Amino acid sequence: MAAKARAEALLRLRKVSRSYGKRLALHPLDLELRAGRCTALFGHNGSGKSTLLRIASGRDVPTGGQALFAGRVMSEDDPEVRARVAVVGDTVACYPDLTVREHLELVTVAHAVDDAAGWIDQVLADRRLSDHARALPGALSSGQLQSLLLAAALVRPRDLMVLDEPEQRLDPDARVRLAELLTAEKEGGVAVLLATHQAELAEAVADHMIALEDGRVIAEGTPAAVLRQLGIRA
Ligand SMILES: Nc1ncnc2c1ncn2[C@@H]1O[C@H](COP(=O)(O)OP(=O)(O)OP(=O)(O)O)[C@@H](O)[C@H]1O
Repeated sequence: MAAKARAEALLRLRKVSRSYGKRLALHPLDLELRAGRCTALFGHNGSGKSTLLRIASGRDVPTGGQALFAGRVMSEDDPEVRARVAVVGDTVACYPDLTVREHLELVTVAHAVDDAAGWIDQVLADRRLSDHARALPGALSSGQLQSLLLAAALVRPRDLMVLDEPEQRLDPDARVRLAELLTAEKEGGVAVLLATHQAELAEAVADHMIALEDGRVIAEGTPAAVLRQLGIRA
């Protein structure tokens, strides 16, 4: 990747805010995210993490400020946004009559991935899903479903990965592999934005951390500095 492309912010949120009716769920906030960098959002339930992630992935429009992706106003209607932004949501949405492998095939067809079969095999193996490739979603554990969500983001092209509490439902071993995966994504030049409740995950992968409370930024900086400020680390 050209040095210039790395230097420019892929995602730029300028004074972005979100109200629901009269209630301001997200106060004006600035955020820039570059290729190969990770920002982690941290905060209690209802602090505004998912609201911010929806805006940062183009799935919602801010009621104030502007969200730009590659210099353009972000919208999920923009084919470039859909082609370059992979989202791992916090709810599991599956087709009950498609197998694990068929879900991944569907994603690769939608994103016109060439020679997808080998790549799907690799992602299934990495996410410990090979033995469940022919299983229907109803036969998977909650952790395996979460792994399928991750796998669906990994079989498609992406420059920005947005993840909402991806550690949910994963066992400790899978959480370690999640941290390794996100580190590898960064090394591959992907910009990563994640909401997490797990301080260890943020420490392992994030370059920058934003702590939210009631929709406001209460701390921002390196994970070490933010976690110290929050009293979570000495
Ligand atoms: N569609 C909506 N309509 C009204 N209020 C909403 C809506 N979506 C979110 N909110 C409110 O916005 C605030 C922030 O919610 P958000 O889902 O962003 O929190 P969160 O930090 O992701 O929480 P969690 O850790 O529980 O996922 C909450 O008070 C929530 O009730």
